[in-house]
Amino acid sequence: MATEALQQEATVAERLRATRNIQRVPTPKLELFTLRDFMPEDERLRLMELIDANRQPSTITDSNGDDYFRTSETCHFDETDPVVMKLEERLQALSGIDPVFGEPLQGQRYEVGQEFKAHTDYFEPNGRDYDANCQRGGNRTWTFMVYLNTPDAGGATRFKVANKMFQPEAGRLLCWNNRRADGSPNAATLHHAMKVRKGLKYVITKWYRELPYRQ
Ligand SMILES: O=C(O)CCC(=O)C(=O)O
Ligand SMILES: [Fe+2]
Repeated sequence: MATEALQQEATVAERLRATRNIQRVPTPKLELFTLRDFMPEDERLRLMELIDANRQPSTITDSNGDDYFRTSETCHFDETDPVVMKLEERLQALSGIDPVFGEPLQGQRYEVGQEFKAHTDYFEPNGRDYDANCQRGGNRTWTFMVYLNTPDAGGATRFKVANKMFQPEAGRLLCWNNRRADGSPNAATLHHAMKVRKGLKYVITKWYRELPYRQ
């Protein structure tokens, strides 16, 4: 495992711990942080417009045969859009992670009844697509996500192992380290984007890799 990547992670957690108003979820099982008011309303509204205009059914790696495992829609943002570039800058200022490690920013949209069942963001070492996925920059390291709106009901993000549930709240960021201190995948990052019950739910997701990401 790349030493570079482990250093990257140690620095990220240190930097997050030193961030004003950030909260770390008090569990020894994983590094999970939350920060309110990460993005202003005008930027969130613009991103939701972009998602509405350019979305397609979400996909999953290593399909388990359950066609209802992830029922949301995904938007692959245009990286040259000013609001997307602004968000990338905000994320870099927070995490300190060099953007070369980042996958392109995505938006996710959930209608009533849509969800992403319990999963981990890292690629399963025994998974069928593991080699192909890792060829693009190794496994995933950190996840950053932001709720762009507050759905009328439902849509919580539930970390079952850590026994922590987040109700979506416009502008709130969640971020976590997908790996343990030794660099191995941390199964305690298991999380479930629960069904929206009323209204719509919009989030952005940003994943980082061990090595520079190649499209
Ligand atoms: O929408 C959420 O609450 C979580 C999304 C998620 O876990 C993902 O896209 O990997
Ligand atoms: Fe996820």
